[in-house]
Order: sequence, then structure tokens, then C-alpha cells
Amino acid sequence: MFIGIAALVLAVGAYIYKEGLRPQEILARLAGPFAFWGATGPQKTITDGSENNESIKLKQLDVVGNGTSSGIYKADLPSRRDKVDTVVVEDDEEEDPTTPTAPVKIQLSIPTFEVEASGVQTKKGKARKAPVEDDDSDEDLGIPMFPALNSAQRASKPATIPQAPSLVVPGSMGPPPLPVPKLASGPPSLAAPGLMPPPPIPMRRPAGSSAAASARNAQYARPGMSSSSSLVVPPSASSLGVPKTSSLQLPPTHSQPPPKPRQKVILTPGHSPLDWADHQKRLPFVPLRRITPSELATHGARKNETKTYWTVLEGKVYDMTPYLPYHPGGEKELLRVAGKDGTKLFNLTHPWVNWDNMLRGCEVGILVSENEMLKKEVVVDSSTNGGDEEDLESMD
Ligand code: HEM
Repeated sequence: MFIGIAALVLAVGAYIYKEGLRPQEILARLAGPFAFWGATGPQKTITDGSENNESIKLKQLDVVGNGTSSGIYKADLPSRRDKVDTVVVEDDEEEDPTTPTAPVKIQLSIPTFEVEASGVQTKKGKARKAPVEDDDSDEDLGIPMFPALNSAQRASKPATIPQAPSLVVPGSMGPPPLPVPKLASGPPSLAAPGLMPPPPIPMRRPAGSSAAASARNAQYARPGMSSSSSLVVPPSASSLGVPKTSSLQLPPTHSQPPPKPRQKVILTPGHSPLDWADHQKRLPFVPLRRITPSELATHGARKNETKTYWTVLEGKVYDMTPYLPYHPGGEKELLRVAGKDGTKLFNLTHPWVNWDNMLRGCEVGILVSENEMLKKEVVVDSSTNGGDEEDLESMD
């Protein structure tokens, strides 16, 4: 008895070892003969289409649609297989071939997952051959169909994973950041963000902005930048808050008023400066004498019966009549000082001109006041000899 039981156990063990059955499969084999007890529908068997054509019993769990053979079946696989390409369903019942086929869903007991066989076709009235979804994971049934989120397989294949931040496993090395294209001569704002702040956006100044704003913007101008520096308005003392009476007042930007436009006239031929120099040498000598302002006035521009025009420069009286056609500024300008002292206006116009040398041949005397002329006349009358020439020399 004992030997018989031992032999039976050994035989069963050898069979299990030969078939490579798992515990679930063993239980399924043992419960197979009693499966019809819980059957809710007709019994079906499927074959895997392989050479040994091993049959698999099905237990219909649910009916899909009107087809009697369509539904969800529970299959008890007799053994482990690498692939089940084709499932042939042998129906016990006769079916109408014209009945539209419906998908057959097979729930395998080893392991517990569903194989959906779509497009089931009737074979010779009774048999059905339907392609079954390939089951490559039959050998590794305990491994999930897809790599787990924290698996090394997913982390080692960053290229196949979309670059979505949510799929990056914490703690693992994610894919390297995409290279950001940089322009060699582009502004810093085109570089990778976060390296340096973007440059300040140039704000357009409102019309009538103060010169202080220009001074603030001037600090961004590089020295030697003529384009920007020429457009920057130099700050004035008032714009910088410095009172005009303060000793810290900035020097004026313009030390003198802007020069007036040249007023040179086109001289007639033969009246150039060189011509005047030559003409001056040939002027007749005129003895110098004392000239009062009243006499000077008779040689003015208006009410002049003498038709000669005199002026006074630094106390010397000049007859500028021969110089009128030689004056580069025109006769009209020269006649403005006729009959009066023209020193101030002369120096305002062209202080660089050596008038003493230019008008040497035009000198007629010296300007004396009316009182001095009267005193001199008294002196002359009291003396026996006329001393006019001595007096003029002493005056010089
Ligand atoms: C009376 C003695 C004067 C002499 C000898 C004289 C001589 C000259 C000379 C040599 C120039 C040429 C300067 C240059 O090219 O740089 C000149 C220009 C001129 N002068 Fe006179 N001048 C006299 C009086 C006056 C007076 C009284 C006025 C006006 C009120 C006047 C108005 C001018 C003007 C407007 C120019 C042209 C300046 C310019 O644009 O270049 N001048 N004068």
C-alpha cells in the first residue's frame, strides 16, 4: 500500500516535472474534470493549432451578442506554451453559417488574463479557427507587460520614451537636456535662459524728457561711439539740480555765442586786399591835426557835404573814403561807423584785423574834445609862434 502510494507520488512528480507545470496548472488539471459543475453554457474545447494539437477546455462565462459561440470563455491550459497562434474552437452545437461572427474572448486560467480573439470564423460548420492575439509574455507571465515606471529598463531607454517630465523616474538619470542653439553674434537674450538676465529693454523716451534722462542713458554709451554720443544731449547745470549761483556750476557748454554766418561781399575786380596795400602806398600825405567830434560828425553817412567819410579807431581819425571799395564786408557795413567812433563795432566784428597797419595812409588827425580844442586855441593865441605841430607830437 505504502509502496503503491509512493510510486503514485513519484509518477505524478515525474509528470509534473516533465510537463513543467506550475502549481496553478496542477490545480487546474485536478479541477478540470469537475469544471462542468459550474458551467453556465455549452462546453467548448479549443486547440492551439500546433502539431500536437493539444485541446483546451473552455468554460463559457458570459455570452456576447446573439451568437451562441460568442462570449467569454475560461480556458484551462493543459501545459505551458510559448505561443498560441491559432485557437480552433470546436462547438458542440450546430450554428447557422450565415450568423455574423462575434469576437470570442477567452479567459485563461493560467495565468489569469484575457485573450481576445476577434474575427472568429466557422470551420466546416462546427469548428472555428480564430487568430488569437500573440502572447509573447507567456514565458514570463510574472513580469508586467510593460516596464514598470521605476524599472531600470525604462530608465536605460530614454530615447524611446517621450521627453515628458512626468515619465522621468525620480532618482534616476534622465535624458540629457536638449542642446540650445546659440548664435555666435547674437544678443545675450538668445543664449540659454537662466545663464544671465536679458539686457534692459530700451524704453522710448517721451517727448520733452529732461536732459537728466539723457545723461543717465549716456552712461551706456561706449566712449568713442560717435553715433550714440552725438545724439546724447549734455546735461546742463539746472537739469542736474545745481543752482546757477553755486560755485559748483558746470562751465557753459558754449563759451561764446555761435558765430554768425560770413557776410563777405564780392569785391569788384582790382579791389582785393593786395590791391589795397598797393593803393595805400600811393595816397597823398595829409598833415595830422586835432579834430573835434563836431567836425567828425560832418563826415558821417548822412547829411555829408564833404563826401568824405571819417571814423575814429583808438583815438585816431581815419578818412576811410578810399578804402570803401576794398572793404571785404562791403561799403554799407563800413559806413555804419562813419562820422563817429567805430572802435567798439570794429572789435566786435573782426578784432583780428590790424586796422592800424591797413589804414596808415588814411590817418588825418587825432580826436580831441571841444574843451581841449578851446584850451589849445587859447594857448596858441597867447604864444607868439604857432606851436600846433609840437602839441600834436606831445599828444602822440
Ligand atoms: C574802418 C576800418 C575797417 C577795416 C580796415 C576793415 C577791414 C576788414 C577786413 C580786412 C576784413 C576781412 C577780414 C577777414 O577776411 O578775416 C573785413 C571784413 C569785414 N568787415 Fe571790416 N573793416 C573795417 C571796419 C568795419 C566796420 C566798422 C564794420 C561793420 C560795422 C565792418 C564789417 C565787416 C564785415 C561784416 C566783414 C566780413 C567778415 C567776414 O564775414 O569775414 N568792418 N573788414
